[in-house]
Amino acid sequence: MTARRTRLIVALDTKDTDQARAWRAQTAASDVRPGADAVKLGLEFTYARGLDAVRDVAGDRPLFLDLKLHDIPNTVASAIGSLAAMRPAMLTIHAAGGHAMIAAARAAVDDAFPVDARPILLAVTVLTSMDAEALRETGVSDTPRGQVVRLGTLAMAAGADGLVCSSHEIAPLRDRLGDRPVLVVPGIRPAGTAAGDQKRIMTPIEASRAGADWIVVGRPITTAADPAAAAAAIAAELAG
Ligand SMILES: O=c1ccn([C@@H]2O[C@H](COP(=O)(O)O)[C@@H](O)[C@H]2O)c(=O)[nH]1
Repeated sequence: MTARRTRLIVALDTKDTDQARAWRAQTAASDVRPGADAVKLGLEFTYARGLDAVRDVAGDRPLFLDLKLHDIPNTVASAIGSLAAMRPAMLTIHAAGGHAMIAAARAAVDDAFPVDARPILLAVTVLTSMDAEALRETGVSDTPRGQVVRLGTLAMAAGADGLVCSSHEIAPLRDRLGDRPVLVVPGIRPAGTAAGDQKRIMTPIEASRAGADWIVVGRPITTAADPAAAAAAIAAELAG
């Protein structure tokens, strides 16, 4: 496997702008300690505070805009056009939207963003909160791993730049698709932290060793007694 540096995205999951700003500042790298490489803002903050606040909170940090678009191709393409002013570094759609939706998203990214400011278009495969039983409830009898590889292959063929998956699917995705997909991996739990609603989890170092390009960490940092120290510990672990 190609050696890669795994980078840290901190998920600023809150409705409160001041709280999001505080976490952003606390988790940034400084002269004295390492920190997060990017910030995630998603559905919770965006619905509560709007896109202007997202842009404001992200500031000069690379923005993982995790809105998980999933609609008919025309609507997804138009929505992506509306996001151009956000200057995201990464943007998410759901792979389950199918080939036509993903291809429309690809075309919209290429149309709406200048070449040197195009976000990485990521397709969410199977949410890390789902296990085999949850997948069965949706009518999918395959394992999460089988379904992730199926949707990941579809998404990359339709024009996605990368995939959101759990650490457990990194190896089979690399076997099938090689180094090309950017793999962004939530469901990260440092030893001793609560899984909560996440089902397919690994520690930061395990995810890094498995080949994640980025890991996404929310509550293990934001609910820690000292979020700055929690982010720094993960970043230091990733740096080896
Ligand atoms: O499959 C997915 C896709 C996205 N997420 C997002 O990642 C973070 C994880 O937060 P934790 O608090 O560390 O569980 C969160 O913002 C999710 O929306 C995901 O968990 N799984």
